[in-house]
Amino acid sequence: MKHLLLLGTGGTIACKRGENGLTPLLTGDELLSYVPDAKKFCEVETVQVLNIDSTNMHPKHWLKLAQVLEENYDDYDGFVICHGTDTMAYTAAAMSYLVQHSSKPIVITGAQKPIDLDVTDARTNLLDSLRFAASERAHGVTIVFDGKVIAGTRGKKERSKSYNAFSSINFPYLAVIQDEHILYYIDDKWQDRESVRFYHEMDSQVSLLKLIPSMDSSLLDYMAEHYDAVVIESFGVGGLPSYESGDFYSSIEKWISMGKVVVMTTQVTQEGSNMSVYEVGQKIKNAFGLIESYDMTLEATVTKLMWILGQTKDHDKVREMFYETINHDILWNTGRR
Ligand SMILES: NC(=O)C[C@H](N)C(=O)O
Repeated sequence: MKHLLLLGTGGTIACKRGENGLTPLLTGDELLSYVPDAKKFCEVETVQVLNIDSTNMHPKHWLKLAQVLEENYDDYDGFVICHGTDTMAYTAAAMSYLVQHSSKPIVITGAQKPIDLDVTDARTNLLDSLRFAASERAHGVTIVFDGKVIAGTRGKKERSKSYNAFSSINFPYLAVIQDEHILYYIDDKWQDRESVRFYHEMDSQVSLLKLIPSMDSSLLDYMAEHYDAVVIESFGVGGLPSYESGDFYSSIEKWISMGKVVVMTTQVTQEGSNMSVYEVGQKIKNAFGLIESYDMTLEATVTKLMWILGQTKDHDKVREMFYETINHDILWNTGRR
């Protein structure tokens, strides 16, 4: 029988209703008591790493989770992290970078409703996650939610209330779970022959600027004083305004001359960016050799930068690491550096 470790971090799945709304209070052991059927296929031990609403999730918590995984890695066959849904996609991406080449499954799950309600998605999600973590063909970091298995770098919370809250962006689901059956769409466990590797550094000085029409670049100048990297969420396939009041050209020049990192992405969720299409994108990208996210999610882009900048600040190395595919995070990178 598979031996699993459940890591409790809080989130709605572990919430109880109090005077000020839902608060995470249940422990991992209490969560397990709601899924007695799990005993049929796995033995589970628990560790309470945190008990927070995932709104409060921070890179220091990701490092802590990676540390707990590293300390326990040899003693278990798989891991299930119970987590709030709000920042789950960030945590799943962060864990994809902090724990690479894991032949053991590291499954992240949660729920839209607390596990102690009569009507809830929590019990199904937890049971599915344990089932997936106990399966022979599962590996690496994934999200299991509403019967879908999503690569850790491809998840996004697209619905704030419904049970089908998570989508896999620009990438197929890895598998679906229907009752006790797991149907694998991507079955690639045996392709990764490298040994598991844990990382211990992240740079949280990564910022995000979302463009709206009329915006000028003064915010970007301010951010340059305070951050090591900025992700700019532009429009469509990507570009930067060239109207007179918005001098993005000299703001980007400032970032680059300070040796800091600018990554271009798009605020359109599906299909990603391609800055070479329009003059508003191509000119500025070529002038400064800007890095571009292409088909990556914002969650993966942000956490990948935090992970890379924790290892190096060298611009060429940052670019090289950014375009390297990790846990299916980018497909558009070949020959486009
Ligand atoms: N459904 C949830 O888990 C939402 C909650 N606010 C959290 O992210 O912790």
